[in-house]
Amino acid sequence: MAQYSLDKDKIRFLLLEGVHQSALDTLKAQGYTNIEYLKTSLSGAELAEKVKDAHFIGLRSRTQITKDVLAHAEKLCAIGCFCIGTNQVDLGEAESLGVPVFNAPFSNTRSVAELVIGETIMLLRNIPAKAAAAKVGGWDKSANGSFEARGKTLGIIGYGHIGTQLGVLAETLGMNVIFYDIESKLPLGNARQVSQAELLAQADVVSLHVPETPSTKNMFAAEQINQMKAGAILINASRGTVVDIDALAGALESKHLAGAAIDVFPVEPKGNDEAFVSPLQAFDNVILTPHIGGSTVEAQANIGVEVANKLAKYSDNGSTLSAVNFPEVSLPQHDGRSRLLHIHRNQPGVINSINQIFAETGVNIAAQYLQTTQQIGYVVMDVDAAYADDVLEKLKAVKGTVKARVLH
Ligand SMILES: NC(=O)c1ccc[n+]([C@@H]2O[C@H](COP(=O)([O-])OP(=O)(O)OC[C@H]3O[C@@H](n4cnc5c(N)ncnc54)[C@H](O)[C@@H]3O)[C@@H](O)[C@H]2O)c1
Ligand SMILES: O=C(O)CC[C@@H](O)C(=O)O
Repeated sequence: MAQYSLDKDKIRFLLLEGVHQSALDTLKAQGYTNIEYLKTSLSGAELAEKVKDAHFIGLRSRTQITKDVLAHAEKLCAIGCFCIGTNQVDLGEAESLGVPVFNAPFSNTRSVAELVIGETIMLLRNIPAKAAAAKVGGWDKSANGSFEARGKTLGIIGYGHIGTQLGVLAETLGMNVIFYDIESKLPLGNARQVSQAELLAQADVVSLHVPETPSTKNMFAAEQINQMKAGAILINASRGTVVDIDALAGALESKHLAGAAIDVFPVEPKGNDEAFVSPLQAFDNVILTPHIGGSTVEAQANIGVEVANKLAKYSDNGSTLSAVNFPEVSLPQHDGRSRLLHIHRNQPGVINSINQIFAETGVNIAAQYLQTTQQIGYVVMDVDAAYADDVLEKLKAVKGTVKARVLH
C-alpha cells in the first residue's frame, strides 16, 4: 500500500474521546483543519467506518484499535494515544502496516502520583467510610482505625515515571518507601528495592503502577492479596486487568484489607452515559474513581499539545522520535528538497534495490536516514524536488515495500 503526500487540508484527522482542545489548536496552528472531533470513543462497525478515511487517529484509553479495525484503515499514517498507555492499540499489527504509534509518556504522571497520595491519606484515616456514614446521618467520631501516614510503609509495584514520583512525594509525608520492579532501578530518596514477597509482607499501603502486559495480567490475585499485611490498603491506578476484582472484594469482605482505591477496571463504561457496575460498590471503605488518575486540566492540556505535535511532525517531515512501535528517526527540516519516506519489511535486498534505483536514475541523495526494527525498516531520503515523484513511483515497486510517500 503506497501513499502520496497530500495538501494539508486533505489530510484527515479523526480525534476521539474528547481529547483536549489544545490538540485541535495545535493541529490548526500548523495548518491541519480537516479534523473530525468526537467526545466519545467508537467501537465495532461505527469505528470501522470512521477510520476508512482517516490519515491520523487520536484516542485515549477506551478506543480499541484491533487488527480488524486497522484492516479498515487503508489511508492511516499514524496513531496518537493522548495518554500513557498504548495497550488499546495492536502495536505489532500497526507496525507491520507501517503505522507509527505515539503517546505522551510523562504529561499526566504527576497527576496520578498526587491522586494516590490523597487516597493514601484518606484511606489511612478511614475517611470514605466515615463520610459515607455522615451522609446518611451517622456520626463515627472515633480514632479507631485512623492512622497518620507518617512512619507507615508505602510499597510501590512498578517504579517507573509514576512510581518514582509517588515515592518522592510519600517521603515528604514521612513515609518509608519500598518498591518492587522487574528491572533494577535507581532508588530515589531513601526508597529501597525489594522482592515482591518482601514488599507485600511489609507495606501498609500497596500501590500498583505497572503497564498492561502479559506479565501484569491478574498479577494481583487472591494469592498476592493474601500475602499483604492484615489491615493494609491496596491502590490501583494502573490498568484494570492487573487486579482480580473478585479476589479484592473477598479480602474486603473478610476485612483482611482495611480499604482500597481503584481507578481502573477490567471492564469500563464506554462513555459517561453508560452505567458503571462493580462488586466493589458494596464497600464504603473503597474509593472508586472513573479512570481519572491522569485527568487534570494541566495534564490533558499538555498531552493535547505533545501528541498533536508528534502527529504533525510525522506528517510534515517524517520524524518518528518517541514512537512506541516503530524505528525512531529524528529528522532535520528538508528545506529546498523533497523528502522520500519508504517503509519496508526488514528483509534482505530492500536497501540494495533502493540504492539500485538511485544508481540507475543518477538522482543524487542529499541526505539519507535509516532505522530498523526486527519487523520493518524506515528509510528517509532527501532529493532534488524535480525527480522526487518519479523516484517515488520506482520506490513503490520495490519488493517488500509497505508504504511510501513524498513530502515536497
Ligand atoms: N489511571 C490513570 O489515569 C493512568 C494515568 C497514567 C498512566 N496509567 C497507567 O500507569 C502505568 C504506569 O505508568 P508509568 O508512566 O509509571 O509507566 P513506566 O513505563 O514509566 O513504568 C512502569 C514500570 O513498571 C515496571 N514493570 C513492568 N512490568 C512489571 C511487572 N510485571 N512487575 C513489576 N514491575 C513491572 C517497569 O519496569 C517500569 O519500571 C501506565 O502503563 C498506564 O497503564 C494510568
Ligand atoms: O486518558 C485516558 O483515557 C487514559 C489515561 C491513563 O490511563 C493513561 O494511560 O495515560
